[in-house]
Amino acid sequence: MTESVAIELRNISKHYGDTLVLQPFTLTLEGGCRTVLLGPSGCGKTTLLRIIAGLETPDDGGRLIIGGEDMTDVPAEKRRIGFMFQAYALFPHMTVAENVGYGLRVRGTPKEEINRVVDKMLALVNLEKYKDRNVLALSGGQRQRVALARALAIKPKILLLDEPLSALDAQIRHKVREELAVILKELGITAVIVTHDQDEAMVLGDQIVVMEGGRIHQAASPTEVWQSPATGFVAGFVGGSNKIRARVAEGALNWLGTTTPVSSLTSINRERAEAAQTRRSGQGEEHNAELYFRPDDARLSSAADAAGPEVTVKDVHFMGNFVRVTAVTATGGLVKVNLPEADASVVSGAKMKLIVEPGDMLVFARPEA
Ligand SMILES: Nc1ncnc2c1ncn2[C@@H]1O[C@H](COP(=O)(O)OP(=O)(O)OP(=O)(O)O)[C@@H](O)[C@H]1O
Repeated sequence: MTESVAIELRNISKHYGDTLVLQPFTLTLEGGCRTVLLGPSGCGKTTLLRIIAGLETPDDGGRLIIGGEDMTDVPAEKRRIGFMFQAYALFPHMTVAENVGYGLRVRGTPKEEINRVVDKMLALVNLEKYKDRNVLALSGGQRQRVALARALAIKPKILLLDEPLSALDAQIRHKVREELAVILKELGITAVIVTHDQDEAMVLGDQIVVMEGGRIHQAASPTEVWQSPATGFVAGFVGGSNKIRARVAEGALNWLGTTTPVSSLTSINRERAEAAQTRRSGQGEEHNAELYFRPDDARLSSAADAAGPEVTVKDVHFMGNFVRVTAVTATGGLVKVNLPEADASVVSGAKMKLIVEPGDMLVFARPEA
C-alpha cells in the first residue's frame, strides 16, 4: 500500500501566448483515488497532467498542493511522481528488468535493493517470467505492463498515465484495462489517467473529470456522470446521446413537433427546463432548450396511435447484442436508436414513431451563443 496524497488544484489556468487552453478552475483529487480526465482531443487533458507533473507551470495565481504541501514551484524531478506516457517510451536495448530498475539506478539505489524492487514490481504486473527478455520481444500489452512496473518502481506518491492503453488494439485493450484497474486499486495510489474513451474512464476512474475546450464540465463519480450529466456536453459525450433542439413554453417541452409536459420530467430536468423557459421567454419560436436522450433509451413504434415524432429509418446494423438504427427526423437530423433485438418492421425507408419516456429525457437550457 502506498502512502496516499491528495492533489489540490487551486485557481489553475493556462495560457499558451494569447490562447487560453485551461479555463480557471479549482478541484481536489482525493488521495488514493483514481481520477480520469476525459474529453475530446485538444480539450486540455495533457496540459493539466503536465501541470501536475511539473512539466508546465500554471498561470500566475494558480497553486498546486500535493499532500498538503505547495508544490507549484517545486521542479518535476523533486515531486515523486511516476509517469506513463502514450508510447510507453521503454528503452529498446534493455531487458524487462533493466527497464523496470532504471529509475532506481539513476537514483543510485544499491543493486540488491533494485533487484528486490524489480522482482516485486514484475510480480505485481505478472511478468516474472519475462524478466530477462528484451522489451522488443514482448506484446503490446506486456510492454504496457513493463511501463507500469517501471513507473511504480520509484515508489511514486502519484502516478500519471497519459492514454496508457492507446497503443493496444481493441481486444487486448479491454483485458489490460481491467488488469490496470485492479492493480491501481490494490496499490491505493493517487492516480490521474488521461483518456478520450468513455468506457475506459468508467472502468478506471473513481472520479471522472469531463473536459471540453479547456473547461471542466463535471467532476464526479462514474455513476453520477452517467445518471446526472451536468451539462449538455457531458450528456452528449458520455453515452453518445442524441441531441435535439427544443423549446420550453407554457409548461411543455416541444421537440420535433411533439409535446412533453415539463411536469413529467425528472426533477433536475424539470428545473432546467423551467429555467430555460424563464431565461428565454418571449423570444418567439426560438429554441431555448436542448433535449438529449441515449440511443438505449429510445424505441421505434409502427403503431398508429403511438405518441412521438415521425422518423424515417435510414440504416439498420446488427451489432451482436443489440441492433443499431439510424433514423432521419422531419427536420433532416439523424437520431440513433439501439434496439435490444431485431424487429422485422424496422427496415430502411420505414416511417416510424420515435418514443422516448419523459423519465429518460435530459433537458438543458440552450447555451448562450
Ligand atoms: N506547447 C504548446 N504551445 C501552444 N499550444 C499548445 C501547446 N501544447 C498544447 N497546446 C494546445 O493546447 C490545447 C490543449 O492541448 P492538450 O494536449 O492539453 O489536449 P489533450 O486534451 O490532451 O489532447 P489529445 O487528446 O489530443 O492529446 C490544444 O489546443 C493544443 O493545440
